[in-house]
Amino acid sequence: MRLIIRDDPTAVGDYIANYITKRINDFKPTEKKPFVLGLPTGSSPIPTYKALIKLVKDGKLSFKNVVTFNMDEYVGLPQDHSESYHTFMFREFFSHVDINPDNVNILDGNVHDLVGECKRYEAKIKSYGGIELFLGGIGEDGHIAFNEPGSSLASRTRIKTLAYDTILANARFFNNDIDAVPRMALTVGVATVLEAREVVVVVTGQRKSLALSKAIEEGVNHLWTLSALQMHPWALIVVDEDATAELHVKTVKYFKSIERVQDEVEQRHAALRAKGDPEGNDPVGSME
Ligand SMILES: N[C@@H]1[C@@H](O)[C@H](O)[C@@H](COP(=O)(O)O)O[C@@H]1O
Repeated sequence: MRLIIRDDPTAVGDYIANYITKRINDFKPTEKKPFVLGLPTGSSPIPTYKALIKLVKDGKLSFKNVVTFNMDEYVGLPQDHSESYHTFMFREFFSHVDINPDNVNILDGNVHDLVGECKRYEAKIKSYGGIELFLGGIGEDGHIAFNEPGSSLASRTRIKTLAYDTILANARFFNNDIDAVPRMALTVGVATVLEAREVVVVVTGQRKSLALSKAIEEGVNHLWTLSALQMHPWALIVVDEDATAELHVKTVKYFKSIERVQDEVEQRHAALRAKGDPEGNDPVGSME
């Protein structure tokens, strides 16, 4: 696992947007072989979405051959409700980039057969050969997607009852009216996230710092579902300084030193590539 620390949420968003851009461009997606990207909602990924939109407007990135799968959606909230994740994704991101709306996949929390909807979603992810890169965010209780504390680490896409902490945290989007926050959601499972070939998680703000320390400094634990990332061979967490408040100084120093070495490895591979040496084609391969 790698942990990248940047000064503030804007710098975190820029880092992740550039990272995703490089991944998509290196992949050279086509209509037949699209890049499959998992996406989150929440306030934390907004700076990333803003930076990605700018990269598209500047002609450095295209979503033409990108297929997306969102992490989660509320159950029973009309799709056109201002706080549905459908509305959020089109308002904050999809409407501003060149993605084909047919390539956007978001769970439908308003169908009669919710279990069938979850199965259909998993099958559709598989039909594309799985997710290449899953971008995620976390809740204050360490949940990834809506995998609340106690979720099975082997869970797949399913219906989930929201924890009271999450309902309280999300009430800010519903005029602070706790009763207006949906009680249930559809969410990809922990195992669905872990199956992606690469996972990138954004964690910003002091209120996430306890969850971050539980997830990376303690063992794999279903009470802090982000900790399952420790089992993933290709995971990256990008955080701001505020989110490191609960980490040991030793942890922060360790990950900062890893980042420096990472830069050196990438430079060495770039030099090899410039010389036409095929060894240079896997710039981050030796870091996990
Ligand atoms: N289901 C979503 C999560 O996927 C998201 O990571 C979390 C964090 O939101 P924020 O970034 O606004 O703190 O909110 C919700 O609970």
